[in-house]
Amino acid sequence: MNAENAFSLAGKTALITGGGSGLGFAMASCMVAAGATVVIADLNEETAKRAAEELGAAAIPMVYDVSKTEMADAFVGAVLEKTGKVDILVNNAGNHKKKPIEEMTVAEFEAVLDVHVVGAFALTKALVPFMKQAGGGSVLFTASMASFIGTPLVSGYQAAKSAYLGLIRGLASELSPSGIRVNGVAPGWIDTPMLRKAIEGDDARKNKILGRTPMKTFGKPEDIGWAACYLASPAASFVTGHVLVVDGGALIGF
Ligand SMILES: NC(=O)c1ccc[n+]([C@@H]2O[C@H](COP(=O)([O-])OP(=O)(O)OC[C@H]3O[C@@H](n4cnc5c(N)ncnc54)[C@H](O)[C@@H]3O)[C@@H](O)[C@H]2O)c1
Ligand SMILES: O=C(O)[C@H](O)[C@@H](O)[C@H](O)[C@H](O)CO
Repeated sequence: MNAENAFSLAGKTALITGGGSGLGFAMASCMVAAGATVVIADLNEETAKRAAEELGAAAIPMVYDVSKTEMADAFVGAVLEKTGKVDILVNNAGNHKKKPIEEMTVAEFEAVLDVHVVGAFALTKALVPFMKQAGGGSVLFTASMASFIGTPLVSGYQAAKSAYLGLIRGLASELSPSGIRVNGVAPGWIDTPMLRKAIEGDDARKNKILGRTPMKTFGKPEDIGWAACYLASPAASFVTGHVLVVDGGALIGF
């Protein structure tokens, strides 16, 4: 196999939740560049449509709220009706609530887990029988620095992103015999609307983040897009249960 084929996603179909913005859009854009057809699933119809228009004929916009777990089977059915198959699922959709624990309500905590963990579980569960039938597939999760280190004021987010580590390892172990690989990308601090909103007006936090990132800059969404492409590609065919950290050195640096 030559290098081009090893990293190619030609003929593959990817389903990316939260694909309309930030990291999801970058993953969609990189996967289209690698030859894939991409379903951009997003909560927001306008966001999904605009993103798909930008990527051209290889991108299909669809509206889906991952927290509506009762809709997962019907949504997978609607996707398969359009594409015939899904080779790559990216559980990327995410929300964020930044508050001290005294102010964070149980409902707010649950709402974060409902999107990241319960929603991702439900969609993966709905798709796995079809991946098994097809002889395999690749499932990715967008993890985080919060999967590994403690960050303040985001207790729901911390719990959700840490839960991904267990889910990735457990599902990788369970689904390997069916040819389904399960991996994660753990971004450091990447310049997206979510990060901008989270640090808006908080220069102390911004400087603290950049201070602990040896490369002294926020990452670009494409840095995560290409990492996801690698994990989904034939080049990573023996990689499963792994979380690829893409963080400008933030985890290992000071
Ligand atoms: N930006 C970072 O620094 C960073 C770092 C680590 C992890 N992440 C993770 O990356 C993922 C994407 O974040 P981003 O920074 O690109 O944020 P973003 O806000 O730019 O994009 C998130 C997208 O997800 C969609 N979305 C939100 N809730 C949804 C739901 N219930 N169903 C379907 N779609 C939904 C939004 O409409 C939006 O288009 C999230 O899981 C986030 O936790 C981001
Ligand atoms: O202060 C922080 O460290 C940030 O607010 C983080 O919690 C990010 O928002 C998160 O990585 C998703 O972008």
